[in-house]
Amino acid sequence: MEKTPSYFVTREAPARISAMSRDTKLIVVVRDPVTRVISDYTQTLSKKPDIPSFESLTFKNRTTGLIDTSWSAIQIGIYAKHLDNWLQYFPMDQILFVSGERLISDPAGELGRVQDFLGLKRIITDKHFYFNQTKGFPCLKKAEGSSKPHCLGKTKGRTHPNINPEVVQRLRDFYRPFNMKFYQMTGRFFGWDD
Ligand SMILES: Nc1ncnc2c1ncn2[C@@H]1O[C@H](COP(=O)(O)OS(=O)(=O)O)[C@@H](OP(=O)(O)O)[C@H]1O
Repeated sequence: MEKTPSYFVTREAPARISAMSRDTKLIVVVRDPVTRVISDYTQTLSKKPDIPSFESLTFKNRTTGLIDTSWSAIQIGIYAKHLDNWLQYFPMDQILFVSGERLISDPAGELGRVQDFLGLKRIITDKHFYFNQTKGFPCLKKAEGSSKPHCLGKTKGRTHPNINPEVVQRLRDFYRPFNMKFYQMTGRFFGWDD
């Protein structure tokens, strides 16, 4: 097993992975692209506090509302476009899309889908998780090889800055058609659009 989020959006990755093994099973966690871009910005901001504001990176032209699609954080959320690239090399039944939202609200359910996809017995179930009120996320009751509970680290589940609701709405409008295409392609409704 090998993982990195950037594979999904790297043009050359499908050809290279297919050349290595055409039977590779691919698992991608996707979340609402609007929350994703804010999360991406939050992560960069935590490393480089001097970066421009979210708004100024989002728009090519603030007056017309033209989104700057050359900003990589915006590009990454156009899932249908990236999936198109993968489908040139892999059939849809070799790719599993995990809902980032469900992974938080129902981790065992989402991991059930992962285990089925991998042809594994459903070993990980509800009894492995508890909701940690302080962290605000599900955590493992016992970490592997330990008897202690385990939550993901501080860099997972950062507080996002408040973004102007108008900007959020503009991003929602921008992503909607791409999301619709993505739902059609995957046969799963992720529920990101109001
Ligand atoms: N159980 C649990 N605990 C903590 N965080 C959880 C969990 N499940 C999913 N998430 C979401 O994972 C997001 C961070 O994952 P990333 O892939 O963006 O992290 S990273 O880029 O590899 O650092 C992180 O995004 P942010 O909330 O934007 O920080 C979380 O929303």
